[in-house]
Amino acid sequence: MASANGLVKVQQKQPLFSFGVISDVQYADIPDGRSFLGVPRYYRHSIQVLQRAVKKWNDHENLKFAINFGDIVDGFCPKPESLNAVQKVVKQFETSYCPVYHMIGNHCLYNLPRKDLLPMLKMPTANDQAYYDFSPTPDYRFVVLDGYDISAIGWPHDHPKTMEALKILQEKNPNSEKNSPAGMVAVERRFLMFNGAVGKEQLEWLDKILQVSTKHEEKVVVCCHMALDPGAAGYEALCWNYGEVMEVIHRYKCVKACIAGHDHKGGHSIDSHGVHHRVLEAALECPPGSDAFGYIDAYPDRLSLFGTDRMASTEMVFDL
Ligand SMILES: Nc1ccn([C@@H]2O[C@H](COP(=O)(O)O)[C@@H](O)[C@H]2O)c(=O)n1
Ligand SMILES: O=P(O)(O)OC[C@H](O)CO
Repeated sequence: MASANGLVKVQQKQPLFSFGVISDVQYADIPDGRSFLGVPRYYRHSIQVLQRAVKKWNDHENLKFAINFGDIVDGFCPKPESLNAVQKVVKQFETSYCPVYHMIGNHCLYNLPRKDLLPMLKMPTANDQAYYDFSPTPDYRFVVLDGYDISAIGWPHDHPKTMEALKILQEKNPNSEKNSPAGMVAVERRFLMFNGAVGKEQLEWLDKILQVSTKHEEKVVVCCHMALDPGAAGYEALCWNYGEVMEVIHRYKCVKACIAGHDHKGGHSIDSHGVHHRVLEAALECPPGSDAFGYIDAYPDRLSLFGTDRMASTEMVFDL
């Protein structure tokens, strides 16, 4: 590649590290079905997609870790089978040679309460929290957000966070069925029961992480089950307080990409501050024999996603 001064700029060929990605496996031992909007869902096949993902990651031989973007078991899984189903999917993830980092999705919480789910997902958290960060190399940091911190699902019914979430839904969603966005306009359509928000404490924690990352000149990738930019996903798949989260992120220049799941068709946008938003295509919606997973090569100036089949490949180049 030629540069303005006539010198040839050699693009770094070897990534700093690589990591696997998959989202919305939503496994259940039930017949194929459809989403509320009629999109086919292959509940039994999705664990085969995961199986092939792990094989591909293992064959790669050089992945430092993998990230699962949430929703490992579908809400239609019969409740007496939830524990077994979650264990079965976790066990499949555990066939990966590299460590796998998980995050919470709404479907995970339809199946198991947080107190049962978190230990099974072995999140590297100090307490009951489901948000954490890790740094695979001195150049990069990953922040995993808990978008269901304030949520009407997953907490005990009388928990203050359940109350706070129900209050938000009551104020923002006029429908008696709180999963319905009927009559709601544009980004207001995100105020649905299957979404949630990042709480105040978590926002303060995020701010501190980004402060330190800036000081250490780390590039940060933010991971969340729900999308954080309306350009990358349907309005219904946005985190309730995506604006507050992005306000914190935009205070700093270290966040280069936000990666999410939840909106099964996938998407990509670059926001007004140059942050990439990549929503990953769902494993659940792969017709038998097809796949949706990938791996990302991380470079000093870009993230290159290599998707398989229904997961699109994306080059995410950023300013330093
Ligand atoms: N009562 C409802 C429930 C859902 N929707 C819309 O369907 C989509 C999500 O449903 P899934 O089957 O994919 O979980 C989403 O677009 C909702 O807004 C609805 O309109 N009414
Ligand atoms: O995976 P679900 O069933 O929570 O669906 C999420 C919606 O598609 C978001 O718009």
